[in-house]
Amino acid sequence: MDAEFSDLGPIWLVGCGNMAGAMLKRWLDAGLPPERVTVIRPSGVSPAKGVRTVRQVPRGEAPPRVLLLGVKPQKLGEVADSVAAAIGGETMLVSILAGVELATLSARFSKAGAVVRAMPNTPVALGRGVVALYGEVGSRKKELEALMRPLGLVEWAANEEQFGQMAALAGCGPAFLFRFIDAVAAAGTALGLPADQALRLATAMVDGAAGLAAGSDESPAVLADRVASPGGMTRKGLDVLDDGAALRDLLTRTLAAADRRGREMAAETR
Ligand SMILES: NC(=O)C1=CN([C@@H]2O[C@H](COP(=O)(O)OP(=O)(O)OC[C@H]3O[C@@H](n4cnc5c(N)ncnc54)[C@H](OP(=O)(O)O)[C@@H]3O)[C@@H](O)[C@H]2O)C=CC1
Ligand SMILES: O=C(O)[C@@H]1CCC=N1
Repeated sequence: MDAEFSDLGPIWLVGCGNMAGAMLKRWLDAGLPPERVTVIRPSGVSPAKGVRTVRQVPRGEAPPRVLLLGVKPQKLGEVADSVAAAIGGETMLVSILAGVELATLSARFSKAGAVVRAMPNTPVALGRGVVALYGEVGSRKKELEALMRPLGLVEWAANEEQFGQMAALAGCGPAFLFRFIDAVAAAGTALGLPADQALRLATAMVDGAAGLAAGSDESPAVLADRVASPGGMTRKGLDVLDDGAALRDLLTRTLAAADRRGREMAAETR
């Protein structure tokens, strides 16, 4: 078992869909013993061998050490009472619900020893995701960080407003990048490439370029200049993206729209 998990007691996942399922996959791949995990989901479908899977929050059991709330924000009301009844002072409640504020969670789960918001993204399944954190976890900080570290880059938000901004960038971000890959592939197809080949090239190109940027001390701007030979092909393409800061403007509006929706959701669940 990896050191990260050696001190970790029972962990319950309430909801185990796209996002909590991706986190669980990585935790298991990284050495979390499946018998420590209980998954609660209405379908009762087991996400992995050895993981206890039940349809409802267990009653009359010792409270878990960590409870990950992974349902849709709209389902909070449906699960809140049974979760509140099952947790105790030893429970750290980790919510990945977008747009549900810490104060709302703390009020609903007042028995929990610690309440924290986490905003992961789906690449955590590969251990190459991002997890933003916000909350007051006191002496449980190291334990929480050890749990999140195998998922990828872990960053604390200075305040809840910033947490929402991090959610817009990194939580939603994979979807925006998938659109970008699609758009590059479609553009390649428009040039004349076969569609399947254009998608393969676009995906591999984004993967490689992201890896280069992640492993480099240079800024993305410098890396772009290294691709663009003076008087060459790339500069003509960059001129289109840079004209009127077209790409930057598009993404500024994209992230602002996502961030705005997060604040609306917070108001709706307050
Ligand atoms: N998708 C993403 O990229 C990200 C999502 N999030 C947050 O993660 C949360 C989940 O999103 P996502 O995984 O995409 O959604 P999914 O629809 O994929 O998963 C929802 C899960 O909730 C379960 N569920 C529904 N009702 C109940 C219930 N009454 N009791 C227990 N479990 C229940 C479902 O069970 P079953 O499987 O049996 O149907 C399912 O496992 C959201 O709050 C979202 O804001 C945060 C960051 C990124
Ligand atoms: O779309 C959503 O609301 C969630 C939050 C971040 C990614 N998915």
